[in-house]
Parts: sequence; structure tokens; C-alpha cells
Amino acid sequence: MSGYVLLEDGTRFDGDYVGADVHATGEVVFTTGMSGYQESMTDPSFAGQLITFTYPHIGNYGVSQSAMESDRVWARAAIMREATNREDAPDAEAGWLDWLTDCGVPAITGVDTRALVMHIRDAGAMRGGIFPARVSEDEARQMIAAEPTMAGSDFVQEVTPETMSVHGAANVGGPLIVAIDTGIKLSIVKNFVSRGARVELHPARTPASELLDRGADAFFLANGPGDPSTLDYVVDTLRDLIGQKPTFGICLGHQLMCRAVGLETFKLPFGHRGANHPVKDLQTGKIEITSQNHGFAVVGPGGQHTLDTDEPLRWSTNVGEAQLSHLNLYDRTVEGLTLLDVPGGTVQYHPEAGPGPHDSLYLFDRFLTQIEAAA
Ligand SMILES: NC(=O)CC[C@H](N)C(=O)O
Repeated sequence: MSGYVLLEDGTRFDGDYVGADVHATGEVVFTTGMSGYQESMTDPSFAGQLITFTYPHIGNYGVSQSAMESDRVWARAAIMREATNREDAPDAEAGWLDWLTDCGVPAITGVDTRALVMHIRDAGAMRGGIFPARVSEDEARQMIAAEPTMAGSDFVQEVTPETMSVHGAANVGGPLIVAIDTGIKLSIVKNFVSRGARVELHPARTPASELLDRGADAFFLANGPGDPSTLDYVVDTLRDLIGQKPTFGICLGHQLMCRAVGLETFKLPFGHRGANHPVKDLQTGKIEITSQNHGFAVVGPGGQHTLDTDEPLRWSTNVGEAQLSHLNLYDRTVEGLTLLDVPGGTVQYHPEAGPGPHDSLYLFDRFLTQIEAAA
């Protein structure tokens, strides 16, 4: 069956409709990861977005339960150059296209993804959709226009759980990490649990007083979808938590912690999504190849979107001194923050690497050591 991708600026790409026979609208973004298609589709940070895969052949090792980053697909659609439903790969429990269909998620193949990505690179990520050919371009345009823009949208409301859940065994004797679940990836939870920690995931609107009453050894701020500037309710909570116990934030959590200590966020033109982003640790000078998935970033302490220095800038905040810890070497945006007077830090990238290189797993060990030292 034929179908097409339409962007809000009228750009159209034709292809073959696969997966569920329904249309999808949202923000059209691209990821350069060469693997991890299932992890990306089930990462709650992709809520509200259609993923264009730059890797030209998707589905070649199937899907499996162990690659789920949450209990469902959050991305609204997959846009691909070529797709396969291969079911006989060593770890495959199902074929990629059968799985998308069962999950009710539409997808399109045969798309000139190179041209689509170059267009988004030049024009910026924008609203768009995929549609079966029976939907007229006029109807499609109206559906796209009815979609809220990503800037200004709070998608955390959509992905945050209604009730608290606990992960990891109580009898291991490890620390209790109390997390605000703005859409956490399961591989982050697994990284904490495999290091002996217990993790509580709390709904995003849980008041600080309740979180402080949990007897936490540390607080954690998760990844998640949408525009960080809409999440004042989490930032306010955080201001009460930072300084009480070691606090670590990843991606959306980094953006919210940076906001809590006085920095602002802005929308990147087309975002960072992939598993090959070089990041410099400003203290050691070491470069990590990182996994990334974000459309917003933190404005530097001097008000710059991109930093013209490799110095670990320091400035004072409401919780004492802070220091820039990491820098993106592609576009020189802020990649991390260390709090110097209270135990805490953040990274914009994904050390859990689900999917991606394992260069940054040390950050989980470092956090656990920090928790131990503060106990
Ligand atoms: N992976 C994430 O946590 C993404 C954070 C935020 N939604 C952004 O796009 O910048």
C-alpha cells in the first residue's frame, strides 16, 4: 500500500505504508543510531514524535522483550529507507513489522530518508505526519496543523505513571534512590539495580515533602519527553531536593536540574539523536562517544547557546558553586553540570546507552560512590 510523509512546510516524500494502517502526526525527528530501533521506539522521551531512521535498513535483527525501554511504544511512527520483518535472527522473538502492527504503530518504508534528513537539518525539526495514500494532502495538512508544537508542550503528563513503583531487592542492602519518573528508560533502572540499588519511581507531580519522607539515600531525575521549560512543577520540587541528598539528572533530568539552579533551556534546530556524539569531559580532557536523544538544550551560564571555551566554567548558584562538566564537540552545547558545594551532577546524554556505546557507564558508578560517601 502506498503512503507518504508530509511536513508542515508542505514537503512531501512518498513511500510504502507498513505497520498499522493508521496515520500519525507529531514532530518529525531523525536518529543516526545504526541499531536500537526497538529501544528508540519504546523510549518515553520520543512521545509525540515520529522517528526517521538514517540507517538505511531497519528490522534486521527483529525485536525482543529484553530490548524494551518501557512497557509500550511511545514514538508515533517509524520512517525508513528500507525495512525487513526478519524473524529468524538469533535473539528475535518477533519480526519488526509484525511487532509494529501488533502495537498499532504505523510505519513507512521506501522513503528517501537522506533527502528528508537533509531537509530537517536545514529547516529544523517540525510538525508532520505519515499518511496512507487514501488520505488527501488537504486533510493531512489540517491534521498536522492541529498538532501542538513541541516547543511549549508538556508530554511528561502523558508518560508519567499514576502510582509509585519499586525496583530492586530490599535485602541487598544497597542505597534507596528516589526518582521522579518523567518517562524513565528501563535501562537506567537496570543500571542502578545491577549495582545493588533500590529505585522508587514516583509520579512527576509528587510533592517534594512526600519525596523527602521516603528515607532516600539519593534523588534521581530521569529522561523524558517534551519541552523542559513547561515543567515548572518539577523544577520547584527539585529546588527542595537538591542539597538534601546526592542528586543526579540525565537528559530531561539534566535540563530540569540546570533550570533549578538558575539556567534556562532552548530548542535546538534539529536536536541530537544517535549513538555517535562526541562529548568532552572538561576536567579530564577525555572524550566519550555518547548516546543522545534530545531536542532542547541548556543555555550556558553566560547566556551562550554554544560555548567558545573548553574551560570548565564556574559560577555561583542558589546551592553554591556550579561547574560545567561536559561539552558537545559537534555543536559545543552544554552536556553536563557538576555542583561543587552539594553532591550532585547532570549529563545531557545517555550513559545507560540503550542503545549506544558504553563509554559513559562510569557515571553510574560515580553516583553510587557519591551516595556511599554521603551516607
Ligand atoms: N531524552 C530526553 O530526556 C529528552 C529531553 C527533552 N524532551 C528534549 O528533547 O530535549
